[in-house]
Amino acid sequence: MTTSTATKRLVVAINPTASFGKGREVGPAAVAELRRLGHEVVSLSESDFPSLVDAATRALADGPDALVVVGGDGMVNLGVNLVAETATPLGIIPSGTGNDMARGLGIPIGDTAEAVRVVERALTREPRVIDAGRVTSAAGVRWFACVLSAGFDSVVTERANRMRRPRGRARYTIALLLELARLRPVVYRITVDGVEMQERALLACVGNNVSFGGGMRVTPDAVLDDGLLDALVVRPLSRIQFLRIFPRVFRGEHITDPRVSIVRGRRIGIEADGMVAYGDGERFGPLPVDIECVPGALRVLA
Ligand SMILES: Nc1ncnc2c1ncn2[C@@H]1O[C@H](COP(=O)(O)OP(=O)(O)OP(=O)(O)O)[C@@H](O)[C@H]1O
Repeated sequence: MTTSTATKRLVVAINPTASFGKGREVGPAAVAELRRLGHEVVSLSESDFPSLVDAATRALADGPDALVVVGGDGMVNLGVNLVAETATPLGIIPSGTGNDMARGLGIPIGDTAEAVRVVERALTREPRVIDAGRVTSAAGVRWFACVLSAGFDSVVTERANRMRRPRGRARYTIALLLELARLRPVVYRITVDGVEMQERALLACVGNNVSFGGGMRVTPDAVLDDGLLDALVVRPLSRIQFLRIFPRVFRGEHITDPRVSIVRGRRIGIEADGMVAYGDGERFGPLPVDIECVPGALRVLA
């Protein structure tokens, strides 16, 4: 079959469970719209994440023009790990709870047709090139594009993932309150471009993107294509102080607090006993981690 130059071969990987199943119709709608626009679409949806990774890996072996993920930042992470340092661009149709990578790239959230139009327009020109973080740990090598976190928020996520109820975002709120009762700093050893610091802290995050967790602007000055990552450290706070500073994170105003610091660098190591790292909301495994900013590792349709 001959195809016009405007026709692209696309692999669309869908998470049907994103946003607790609320975004179930987004994947099929995006695929229908991309086909209506004349593209050849291989649509992938599986019963679990590892099966989807396998299916997408096989589909990418055929050399499509782009990989498009439908879901939240966890799906972006799946895509990033498949296409980092390759010529294949990544498109994002947001349907998750956080959608922070879409937010950072200016992709519309909650409007599938508009998000498809962004992909469609981007397919007609050179993709945007951004950095990605390459993380090396005992678990192997894994990439992130948004934020890697290893602190109180990871502890909350670990707790929420162990809980069966309630469903939906309330689970995170309950996990947060339960863990807040046990809030306690740990000793971090953080090395930024060879300079080591050791301090007691509640939180350590490394941002390529501005926000994570649904608009929490943890590293508000992070730039996606500056070749650098922003490392945020939150030193000990009381529970009350923590609850006061928390809402300010949504506006990125926490960084004026003297207990909060951000250091920018190309290579960042984080060590702390008993802490687990999450990248783009996905469990990467226990610290230590060695993170390298790889400039221009990703081509994005945005
Ligand atoms: N059938 C499935 N296909 C893909 N991912 C799945 C599936 N079932 C469960 N998941 C899980 O969904 C997570 C990714 O979710 P995603 O980020 O796309 O949406 P989300 O609603 O924003 O999720 P979360 O807020 O929990 O990160 C992965 O951790 C993955 O293990």
